[in-house]
Amino acid sequence: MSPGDRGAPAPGTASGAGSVASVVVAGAGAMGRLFAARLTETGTAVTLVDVDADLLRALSERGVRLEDDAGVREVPVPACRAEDLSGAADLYIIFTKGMHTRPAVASIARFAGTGARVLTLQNGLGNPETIAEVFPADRIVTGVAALPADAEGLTGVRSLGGGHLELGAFHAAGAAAVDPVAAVLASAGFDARATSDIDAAVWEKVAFNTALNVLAALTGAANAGMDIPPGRRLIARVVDEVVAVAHAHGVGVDAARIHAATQHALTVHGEHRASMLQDVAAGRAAEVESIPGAVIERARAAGVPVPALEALTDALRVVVAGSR
Ligand SMILES: NC(=O)C1=CN([C@@H]2O[C@H](COP(=O)(O)OP(=O)(O)OC[C@H]3O[C@@H](n4cnc5c(N)ncnc54)[C@H](OP(=O)(O)O)[C@@H]3O)[C@@H](O)[C@H]2O)C=CC1
Ligand SMILES: CC(C)(CO)C(=O)C(=O)O
Repeated sequence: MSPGDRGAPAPGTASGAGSVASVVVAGAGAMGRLFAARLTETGTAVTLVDVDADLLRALSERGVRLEDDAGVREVPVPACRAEDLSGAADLYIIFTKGMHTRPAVASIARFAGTGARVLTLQNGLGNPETIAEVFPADRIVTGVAALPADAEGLTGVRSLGGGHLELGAFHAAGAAAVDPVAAVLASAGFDARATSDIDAAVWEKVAFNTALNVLAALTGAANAGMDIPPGRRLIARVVDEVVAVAHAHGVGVDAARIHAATQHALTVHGEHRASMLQDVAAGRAAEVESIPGAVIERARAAGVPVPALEALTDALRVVVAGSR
């Protein structure tokens, strides 16, 4: 599907341009806390939304405890349930896990007609399509976050080692929505870049996550623990399989760049535990079907064999079924 063919743009409303002064972040986990705290620190009006009453109470009392390369601080951020939001924001950022995208978007559906933009930097495939079931396609900005965030206790997040964000329009008519979103993220200290080939960026990240997160979740290893010959062999094999699937779907991913990114994560983000590992270890639902499962589905549709990925994903499904 080409970007010109993705759902309906908003009929006769403004272009989506215009600066971003207010943000709602849906999903107050590791990434939601990081983005909400950084945006708040630099003067954007942010509200965190979640479904967990204890978490919302703790965030309202203590704010977010942010640890990044600049140090540790407490950042006060208003937090509430979606039904208690009053007034529309300029931007909604969806930072739930992929299996919670649909209910999270449904909970803010009453803002779909306000001209607000929606950003997803979630891992996996299918999140912008789910958002487009509710919000106009030309208001959706999609992309990837190549940086680590680990939840610490109830209100904390640790993100060390930096990284970058790549953003692009989900719909060809939505290009004007991208720059204001990139600008507000850049003002909060994120290395946010707009890219013209967002499909390649998303698939490169999916290849990266499929290879790293599945092995991490299966083995319990932090990134550095996988940096041994059998770990590197399995990761490289899965990356090559996902690259073949992307190419079969006409997406021009760069295999060498993905191999370099996985090796960079194993070394520079060595102490990070992939988000899928954090979920499986805590007995929470993991993004099995929206990351490796989604790639397998597209591999089958294109007739591309992905034997290593299928075997690892089935092993992971067994682990997940046993841990819940
Ligand atoms: N952590 C990382 O390093 C990175 C993560 N990502 C991606 O970013 C996304 C978010 O990841 P992460 O922050 O780690 O996830 P977390 O699980 O830490 O946070 C997600 C939060 O969303 C909450 N939630 C669930 N359903 C809803 C809902 N309907 N409305 C509002 N909130 C809801 C969850 O509550 P509950 O726990 O009760 O379900 C949880 O508090 C994922 O797609 C992930 O793959 C991308 C790059 C790096
Ligand atoms: C942090 C990163 C980039 C993997 O190292 C990630 O995407 C994840 O943990 O899900």
